[in-house]
This record gives sequence, structure tokens and C-alpha cells, in this order.
Amino acid sequence: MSVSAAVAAASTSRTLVLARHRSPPASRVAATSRGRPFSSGPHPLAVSPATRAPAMATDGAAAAAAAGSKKKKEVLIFDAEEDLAVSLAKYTAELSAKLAAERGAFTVVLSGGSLIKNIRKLAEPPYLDSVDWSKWHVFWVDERVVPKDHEDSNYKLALDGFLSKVPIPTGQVYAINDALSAEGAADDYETCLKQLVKNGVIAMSQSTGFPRFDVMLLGMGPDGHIASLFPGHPLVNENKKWVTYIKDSPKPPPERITFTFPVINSSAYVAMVVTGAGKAGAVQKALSDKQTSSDLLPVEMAVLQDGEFTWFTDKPAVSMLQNK
Ligand SMILES: O=C1O[C@H](COP(=O)(O)O)[C@@H](O)[C@H](O)[C@H]1O
Repeated sequence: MSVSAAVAAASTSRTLVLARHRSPPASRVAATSRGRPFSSGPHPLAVSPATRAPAMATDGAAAAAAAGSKKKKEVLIFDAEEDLAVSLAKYTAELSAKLAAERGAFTVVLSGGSLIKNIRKLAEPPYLDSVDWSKWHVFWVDERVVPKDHEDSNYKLALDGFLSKVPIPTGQVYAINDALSAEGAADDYETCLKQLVKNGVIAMSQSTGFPRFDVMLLGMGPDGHIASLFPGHPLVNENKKWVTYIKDSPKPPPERITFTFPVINSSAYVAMVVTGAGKAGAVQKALSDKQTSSDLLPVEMAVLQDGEFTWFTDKPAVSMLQNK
């Protein structure tokens, strides 16, 4: 059983299952879905939406790769935030066991924001004792360029809400260098990632030539932004750098560093954790059958080249979706 299937089977949430496939719009890159049918039995409402063109589709070679890419996407909808947190912890712990056994290391990328509260169950029994935390290497998909003890720091948020409660070796927690400028911090973080690729801690994607993190645990803003990749901002088209910077973030604070889409889209697993009615509009645009606009939200540009993408949502977040 795959991790995502295990998550679904273990959940006590809704039993309705809906598998839905749709053809990609003609104007987008054709993508092959290898999503498996959902098994019956008690699990959250699950929707398997069609895939969308990746950010890298602006690049000819990447577009060709995307056309042959192997993708799986599914949506889990939970009745209660507590159920979501339990399921997300199980999903992550199972990936930790699988990837640490396969690779000898488990590379985990965190976002800031509401995600940190949603991973709280990992720091509780049974996972506190059963997870091999010594294999964990922790990174940030984005970080605000502020001191590490600043209220806006994604590092501080994760430290207070999660990292201080689990025994991950401190040398395996990769915070940004907060003494540098935004540009300097982005370059420094990319150099750090390249060193870890050389050491074999981070895998490389053979198909994309970008680092392949084991799992990214991500949130999404109400405007559909992920990491610090905002709607309409030119950074969404960055297709060479691994890590870049922004000095005019529409959401404060303005200076941040962020992973680029080619790195996000090279991941082995992504959990997109989105709750609350305030995000229903972006969820509807991302998951609806109907195309309401030709402009893709950043969350829609997260399309894995060869990985599993799982949405962890609640009912308010999917309240604008039809056929749910
Ligand atoms: O600014 C940011 O916002 C997003 C979304 O945050 P949320 O609180 O709405 O979940 C977050 O994923 C990102 O890491 C953070 O820097």
C-alpha cells in the first residue's frame, strides 16, 4: 500500500470517495497521470484531479519532460483539523521510515505559516519515539530575511512549534544565514544545498537536474502563493536557480528567500496542507474542473515531475468545490 493509500485507509473522516480525471486544456502541456484508482473503504473524500502544466513549461526541454512525466495527485478532505493533523503525522512518519531505509537520510522541507501547527502530532507519541530523528535533515522552502529570533522568522516558528520538541541533530537543521542580505542569503543557501548533494544527503533528480527532496510539507496563502512565490511575480518563472530572493513580497516582511519551482517540482513527495474558508477561492481555482482564468496561481504551478502530490484539506477549504 502506498503511503497516500495508507493515509486514506487509516483516516476516520468521510467515506465518500470520488476519483475524477480530466483532460488538460489544449493550451497547456499534456501531462500523463498515473494516478491509481482509490480503493473503497473508510477514508476521507478523495479527489484525483488532472495535472496542470508545470512552471518549467516555459522551457522547451522541461516542457517535453513534463509531457512524459509520471505524476500522482490526490486530495484528502478531513472533517476536523485534529484528524488532518493525525493523518499528516502518519504520512510523514511513514515516509521517514521508507526514505531513511532506502537512502540513509530523510530530507524534509518545511514552509512557515499554518503548516507548523499542523505537524504538531509528529512531536507526540507514538511518533516522538518511533521516528528515527537522527536521519532527518530539515530545510525551509522559504524564509524571511530577519534575525532567527524575530517573530517573523519561519525558523523561529518551526523551532518553537516543532523542532525544539524532537531530537533532530542541530547540525541537520539548515537555517539561513541571517547576517547576510537577501541576495547573499539565497546564494549561501543554494551553496549549502549543493554541498549536501555532493555529500549524498540530498538526492538529485535525474530527469530535471535539480535537487530532489524526499518530502516538502507546504502551506498555501489565501492568494494561492506557496513558498515566497506570489501570483503575478516574475520569480515564478525562475528556471535556473535553486534558491532565489524577493525584496518586494506583497505579504510582509518584504525581504525573503525562496526555493524555485524547478526545485519544488523535483520533489519525491509534496503535502499541500490547506485549511479554512479563507483559502477556498484558491483551492477552487486549483482543483476545479472549470478553468476560470488563464493565469495560473503559484499553487497550480506546483506539478511534480515524478512524485506524489497530496492535498491535506478540511471542508471549509474545499467549500467552493463542486462534486466534493
Ligand atoms: O508567508 C508565508 O505564507 C505561506 C502561507 O502561510 P499560511 O499561514 O497562510 O499557511 C507560508 O506557506 C510561507 O512559508 C510563509 O513564508
